[in-house]
Amino acid sequence: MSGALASHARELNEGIAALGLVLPQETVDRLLAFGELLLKWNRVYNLTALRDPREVITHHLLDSLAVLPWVGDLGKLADIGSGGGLPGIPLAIVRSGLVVSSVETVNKKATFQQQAKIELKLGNFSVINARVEQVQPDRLPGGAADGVISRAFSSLADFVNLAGHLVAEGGALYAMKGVHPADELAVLPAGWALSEVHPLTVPGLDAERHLLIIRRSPAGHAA
Ligand SMILES: C[S@@+](CC[C@H](N)C(=O)[O-])C[C@H]1O[C@@H](n2cnc3c(N)ncnc32)[C@H](O)[C@@H]1O
Repeated sequence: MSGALASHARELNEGIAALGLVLPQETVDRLLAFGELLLKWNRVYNLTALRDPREVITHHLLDSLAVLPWVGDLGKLADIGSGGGLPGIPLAIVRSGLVVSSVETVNKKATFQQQAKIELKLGNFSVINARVEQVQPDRLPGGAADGVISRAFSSLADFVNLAGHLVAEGGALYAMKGVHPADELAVLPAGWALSEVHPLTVPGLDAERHLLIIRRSPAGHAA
């Protein structure tokens, strides 16, 4: 490949290995191609604050892939407030069996994601250009999602209140956070409870990362 990310391909390969993933070269190339699209469209559409190609590898691609052990085999995953398609598009690229739907309210960002879907031939990825609170489960492919994920979207309480209705029975919300958000956990809406917390190590990224898994509490089922 010849774009801005070409000189960082090795860093992506090393990061993928550090995450314990083994991916075909074709899949790695598609991740790089997505990174190139982000950088290219960012000049016009302001999709992400990151401009440095190396940071696209670490903060976007590898950070998205770090949650794979918990969401990679879920079946149906909805990515809320996905911006430039993160983490949804990298996850859809590396797990063709995962049905990923992305919900993004800003038209130009949703348009970018649709363009990326076409250029990368992502048959397991779809975009809904809407506010998540106005999206009913039947708009997602196959209905309510097994996992509803977000990164840098909102507080945990808002995530539950705005997107909790999209979680299938037995499913969960997956919140990608920086430092452990104890203050946000203290005000989780009734009917939902923290199920798991996983500290994440993202290769090349020197910052705290956590994945929080939130499920309906027994009281939530009774309500
Ligand atoms: C800070 S960005 C994060 C983008 C991406 N998840 C990432 O990590 O790079 C938050 C995104 O949420 C979108 N957003 C905010 N409120 C929303 C809502 N109610 N429904 C859908 N998308 C929303 C914004 O347009 C924005 O693209």
